[in-house]
Amino acid sequence: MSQKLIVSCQALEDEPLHSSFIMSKMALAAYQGGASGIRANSVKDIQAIKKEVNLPIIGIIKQDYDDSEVRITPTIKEVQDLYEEGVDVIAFDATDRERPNKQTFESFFKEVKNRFPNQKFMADVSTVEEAIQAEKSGVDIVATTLVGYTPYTEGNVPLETLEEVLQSVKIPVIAEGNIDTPEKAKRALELGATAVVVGGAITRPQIITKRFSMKMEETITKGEN
Ligand SMILES: CC(=O)N[C@H](C=O)[C@@H](O)[C@H](O)[C@H](O)COP(=O)(O)O
Repeated sequence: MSQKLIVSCQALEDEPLHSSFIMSKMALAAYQGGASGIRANSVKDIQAIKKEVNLPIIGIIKQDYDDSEVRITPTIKEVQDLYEEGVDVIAFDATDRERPNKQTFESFFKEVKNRFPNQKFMADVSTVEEAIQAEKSGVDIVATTLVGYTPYTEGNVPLETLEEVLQSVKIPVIAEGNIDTPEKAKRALELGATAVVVGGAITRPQIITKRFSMKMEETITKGEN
């Protein structure tokens, strides 16, 4: 079993596997394959997963607000819901973007830390600067989850940002986001990541299927079939 592999079991409403039951079975499959932690979205999914496996959980709540692009645990309300459910780590977007109600990350996290002083928190960032800011604010873990997902990091390579983050902060760093092969996961550990979160490459069959079909399409269009 890998002490360092965390599997993200998530399927949003518009995805074929959207179901807390299916996510709980994904978590069981991840456990059987050697995962040592689960990342999950929503209280319902977390409750179902807890019934199926006894692994540490990183919890998030994805919630859309009209006035912000931030959607991973954007406000204190989602933090409160996760806290009441009980998870080992609560993760949230810690990018430099404005949160709902025009809140900055700094003021959000100050409020969160005051309200839940004993909870562990993980900051999902997209740049080195955001990682440094998150560490200064007092988060416990930083993760490269949002590299490439903010307008100012489009096209950036997650493992490159990971390397820079590792050189810039002292708190544990988790590699997350587009780690889609075992080789990349291994590389992240070699660079010094504390753990690796893998999502789509394990738990989103529509993405796995697409990778096969696109690769095969290359041959077909070249007329090599
Ligand atoms: C950007 C965003 O919303 N990321 C989400 C964060 O929880 C999930 O949809 C990802 O699946 C997760 O981060 C793991 O990444 P990947 O699926 O690439 O291995």
